[in-house]
Amino acid sequence: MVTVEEAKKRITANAIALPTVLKPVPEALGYVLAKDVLASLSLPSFRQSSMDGYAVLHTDVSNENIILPIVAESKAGGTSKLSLKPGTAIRIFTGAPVPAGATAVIMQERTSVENGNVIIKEYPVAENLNVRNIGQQIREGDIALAAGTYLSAGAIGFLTGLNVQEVEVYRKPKIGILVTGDELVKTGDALGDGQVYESNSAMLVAALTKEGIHQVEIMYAEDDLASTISSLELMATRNDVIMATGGVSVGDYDYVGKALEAIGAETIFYKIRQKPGKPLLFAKTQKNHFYALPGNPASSLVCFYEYVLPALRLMSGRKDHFLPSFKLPISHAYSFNGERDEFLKASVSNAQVTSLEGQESFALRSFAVANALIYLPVTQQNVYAGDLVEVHLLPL
Ligand SMILES: Nc1nc2c(c(=O)[nH]1)N[C@H]1C(S)=C(S)[C@@H](COP(=O)(O)OP(=O)(O)OC[C@H]3O[C@@H](n4cnc5c(N)ncnc54)[C@H](O)[C@@H]3O)O[C@H]1N2
Ligand code: MOO
Repeated sequence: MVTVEEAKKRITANAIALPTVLKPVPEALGYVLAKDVLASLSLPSFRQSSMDGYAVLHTDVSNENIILPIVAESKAGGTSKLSLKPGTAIRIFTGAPVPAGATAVIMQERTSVENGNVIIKEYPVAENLNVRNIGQQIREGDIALAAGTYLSAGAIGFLTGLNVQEVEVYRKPKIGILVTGDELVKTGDALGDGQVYESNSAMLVAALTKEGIHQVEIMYAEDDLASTISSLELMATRNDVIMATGGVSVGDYDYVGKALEAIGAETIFYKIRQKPGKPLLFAKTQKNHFYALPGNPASSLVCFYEYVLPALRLMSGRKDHFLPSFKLPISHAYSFNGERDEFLKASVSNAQVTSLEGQESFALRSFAVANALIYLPVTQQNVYAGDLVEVHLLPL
């Protein structure tokens, strides 16, 4: 049995980034850059107006209510060849090229127009007012995004604006899910005596989908050693990571640990001093990582979020691999006994956190509406309303 801290250390030490692949930028959301991307152009690439208004020479506005004749127009997509003569104004729109010779744009609301002249109500006018300069955002040749950057929607937009069409990113892991448990029935089938609907695979696939991991294979093993071994072996040939659910405890029909031993996997840890999710087993061979998740659905999902997801993120090149964590005041008193740290399904709102009804490891009802986990180490077994507790935000 290891501590939560030790288990996390061993996860971090063992998960390394997978090889890289090339991805078209529109498909690269959620991937991590494996190489710096350099800007092949400056942004903006020409001087742009940031307002609808009038381009002027700022020194022409030497007083309140200066009047200038409007001599031309510059619109977005129009030519950048216009030039402004001192003592005149050019009508201009947001995103349009600022004519050569113009040093400021006066926003329309600070002007009025009479007989083809603009009356400027802004004074004084600073040089470059409402002008976006060439390279103000990024200059040609600079690093646009550094290796290690997680590609968010903002990053996809930024790269596309720089005409980057393909990026080198870390590949995401291929996952096999091995479902064990002879009591399990597929949804839609009738429930027999002592049977339950199999829900862990759907839950784990959903959590993987949320992470942008789509190469997932599901297999079902009977509760016997031979079937568990052959399923694990087969899945290991086609996947990077195998998650088993169920059969990891000490019961007579719990074969996952024995099967992993039989295929020669090295155990990195078995059992964590925590509730729920104590019997998590992490093992590896040269090619594969194996996570034997406890069958209890809430235990399985806590282990996924706290240990497996961070490992998958590290394999995908992410550095911010653990769930975002911060301290918040708890809205109520809570206490527990025993020697295991606790993870509580919880709800964060209005800058405080509340643990939800139904914390048992078989119960997903609380998880279904949780947006966070509270982590209470055994050193914090009695908390009172207002005490700060560690909160891990779930990816929703
Ligand atoms: N003598 C002991 N018994 C148990 C211990 C222990 O230390 N000593 N640990 C308990 C803890 S803690 C947990 S957690 C569970 C883990 O058990 P297993 O991983 O072997 O899981 P199963 O026994 O196969 O199943 C547990 C429970 O979850 C249901 N289940 C399993 N798979 C699914 C699925 N895919 N979809 C929905 N529900 C599933 C299963 O029917 C059981 O009710 O062991 C304790 N026992
Ligand atoms: O770890 Mo078990 O999940 O405590 O029920």
